[in-house]
Amino acid sequence: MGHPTKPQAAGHLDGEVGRWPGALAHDADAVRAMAMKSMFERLESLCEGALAVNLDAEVVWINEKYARKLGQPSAAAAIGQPVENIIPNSQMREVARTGRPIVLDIMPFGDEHLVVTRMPIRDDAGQLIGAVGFVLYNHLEGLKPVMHKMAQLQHRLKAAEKELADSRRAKYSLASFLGISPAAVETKRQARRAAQLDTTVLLTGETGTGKELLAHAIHNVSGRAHLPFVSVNAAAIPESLLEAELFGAAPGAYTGADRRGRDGKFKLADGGTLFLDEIGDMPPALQAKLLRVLQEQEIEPLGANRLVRVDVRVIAATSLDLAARVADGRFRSDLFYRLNVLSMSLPPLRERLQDLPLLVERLLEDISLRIGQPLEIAPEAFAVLARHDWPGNVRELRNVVERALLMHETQRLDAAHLASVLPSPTSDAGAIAPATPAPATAQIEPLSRVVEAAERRAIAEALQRTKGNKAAAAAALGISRAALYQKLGAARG
Ligand SMILES: Nc1ncnc2c1ncn2[C@@H]1O[C@H](COP(=O)(O)OP(=O)(O)OP(=O)(O)O)[C@@H](O)[C@H]1O
Repeated sequence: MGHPTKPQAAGHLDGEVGRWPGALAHDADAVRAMAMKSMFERLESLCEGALAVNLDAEVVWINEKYARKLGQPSAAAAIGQPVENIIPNSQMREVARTGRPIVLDIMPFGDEHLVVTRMPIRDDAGQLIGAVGFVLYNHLEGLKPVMHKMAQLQHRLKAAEKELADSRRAKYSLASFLGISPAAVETKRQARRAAQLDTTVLLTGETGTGKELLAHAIHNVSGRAHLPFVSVNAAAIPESLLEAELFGAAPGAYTGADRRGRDGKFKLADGGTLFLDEIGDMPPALQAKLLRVLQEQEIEPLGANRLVRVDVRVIAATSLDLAARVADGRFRSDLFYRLNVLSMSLPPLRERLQDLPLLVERLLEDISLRIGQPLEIAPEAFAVLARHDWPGNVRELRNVVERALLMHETQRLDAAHLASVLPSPTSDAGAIAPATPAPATAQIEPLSRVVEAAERRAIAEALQRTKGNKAAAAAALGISRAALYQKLGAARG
């Protein structure tokens, strides 16, 4: 009898039974306490850092190594501070509050990622009294591949987030709206005023007059400039999808791919500006919903049965005659008046021919940067440009300049180059300009280029005949509105 009883578990683990003090071997709690102590000491010396906090998440203990890594002059200096003062994104408060451990976690710290373990601390009576955390970074060779993968994923996530944020930022400032003519100067003055007022704005004007550009610019000089700028084109989205696109959808509102639900453009623009392009094409059922949102600043996501508050400034645009649409019952008068609080009508290019040189010079600069070659225009060429009616406005001007450069493979545009890509002034205003036969010495164009040019001509012609009504132009061309927008978008460059 006089021999100490073999401690069951520890005994056959290390066979060092004889070393256990007699009293201890009987006492499982004491064994545990001792194991804890040595484990703690071992962990503390092995790991990059360790600290403990009380229930108020104040640091009660920290090792020197960790204090210095965290930028503290010494461990003593950290004692008594709220843990977030020294580790801004610490989860220790949470562990001390809930008593739930976080066994292996990855904590961002500056450029590094630390592997951390956080455990609650309980007193003898089992009462929660705080939490202890260990930083296991560096000593876990096995985690290296995981850490590497995680760093890669983080990098990709950051890049995607940046891309998304950039796409939601307005592209143009007021300086991008070029023009020195009285009409252009007046437009910019009104835009500056509209930016300050934070009310709904309605931009009207023919296709290609710069409505979208101006919407970006107004946002950029408004108090919402640092918040998102989100665009929706009511004519380019099928009616059945437009409601969810605008207001979002609750999970399960759809079957199939989009079951998870999603935020609509109003939500994405929260705090910022929503640009509603081609508002004249908004289907009647949605016109009523839009009116309510503008009045209440509340949206109801599809299938959600609840209202969500949003703070969005709406800038709407149309190339249609909205008042005429109201008169023939295709546009709600109440929505028209709600949108028309502050309206601006953008001048067509033919009414500001004075701006042609500035616009062409800037276009040439852009293209020249893109292709890496200097480009210029002969002064007498402007007379040819000034004779054209410009139904497609600045967008058409860009197309004409690009087409002339491509067709003649020149670095200096002259009057003849431009005349060859513009409809002849004597032809009937509605007729499609015949493709000018190329001089015998000119190179034969690749078919894709010829087809592309013919397509552009046909679209410009259709828009001219329908006075910029894209729905009618698309119908006449036998393509969907979405396809027309895609082609116009491609032409925007
Ligand atoms: N005043 C301007 N200064 C510089 N570029 C302009 C100006 N107006 C229009 N543009 C350019 O012309 C193209 C068409 O402009 P934008 O898309 O803003 O026109 P829009 O009126 O919204 O056309 P749509 O009604 O067809 O949507 C863009 O490339 C834009 O940058």
